Amino acid sequence: MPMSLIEHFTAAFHLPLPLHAAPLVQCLTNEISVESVANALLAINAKPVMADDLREITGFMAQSDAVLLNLGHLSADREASIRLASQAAQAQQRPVVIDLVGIGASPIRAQLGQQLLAEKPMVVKGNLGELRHLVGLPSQARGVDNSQADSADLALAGLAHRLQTFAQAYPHTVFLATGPTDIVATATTAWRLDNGVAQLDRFTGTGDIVGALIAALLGSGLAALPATVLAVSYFNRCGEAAALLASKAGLATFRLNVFDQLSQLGQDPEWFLAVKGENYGS
Ligand SMILES: Nc1ncnc2c1ncn2[C@@H]1O[C@H](COP(=O)(O)OP(=O)(O)OP(=O)(O)O)[C@@H](O)[C@H]1O
Ligand SMILES: Cc1ncsc1CCO
Ligand SMILES: [Mg+2]
Repeated sequence: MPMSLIEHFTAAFHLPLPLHAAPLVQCLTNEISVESVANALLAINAKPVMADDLREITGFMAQSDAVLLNLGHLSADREASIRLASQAAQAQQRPVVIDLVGIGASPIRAQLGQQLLAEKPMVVKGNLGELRHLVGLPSQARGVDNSQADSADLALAGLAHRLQTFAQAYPHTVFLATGPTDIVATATTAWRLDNGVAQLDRFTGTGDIVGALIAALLGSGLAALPATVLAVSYFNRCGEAAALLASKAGLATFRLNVFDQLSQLGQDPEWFLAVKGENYGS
């Protein structure tokens, strides 16, 4: 019998949440969800810094434990800041998460994403449509949101396989594609993660938050694969718990419950027993 997801990542699932030693996470992200991202980091006892002025990036980098580079609201200035941060992180050996928001919709983002990939980020993420675009698979996704067709089982297995092949050229990078089912892949393995609720696609920035949580866990010393699996599984379990608590409420209440759960769910030492997922094999 192959090892289950929980057995395989048991050390990561036992990491105390909220975190004990707060990692400083430098976020160059988008104006749409920046406040949510900062508060999600605080909820798990990480320390967000959202500085993206070119003049400050290197200085903040020296104090940071991890870096999030999110392409969600690009401008010429933001692109220059993101490039400098990627280079500074490489020079100062800080772990980097890249969130490829909107790369399927904008050639400028796609080109920047390719350039950042060459600088050996630890984790590259996006939603299913964005990651399908990265590896050259077709997608019906529009703008920054997912399409239903990309989450069919066959499409997921195809993406998992293609990501593993794509990752051969990036052996130090973990790839994460989010959606109703999430795919986590490296050059040698791929997992599907099956937690979460549909409401997580109904307020903005949930993917952005997942990127920030991964960065916080990298900044706490976890390796890229367990950090990615833990961040997605924890966030999605928070979504499930929030939906249970807000079963008759609207989306604004659900959103607040997700933030409550981010700060509280980990206090249950068995929170991860309901984590679901499977290995696709190599
Ligand atoms: N229909 C769904 N069912 C279960 N979980 C979901 C669903 N949609 C999204 N999620 C979860 O929500 C989180 C964000 O995923 P999503 O793919 O919506 O990100 P995104 O499109 O990048 O979001 P955003 O652009 O708003 O930041 C992931 O943890 C994912 O597993
Ligand atoms: C709606 C939106 N547009 C660009 S970024 C963003 C938030 C989700 O990433
Ligand atoms: Mg996104």
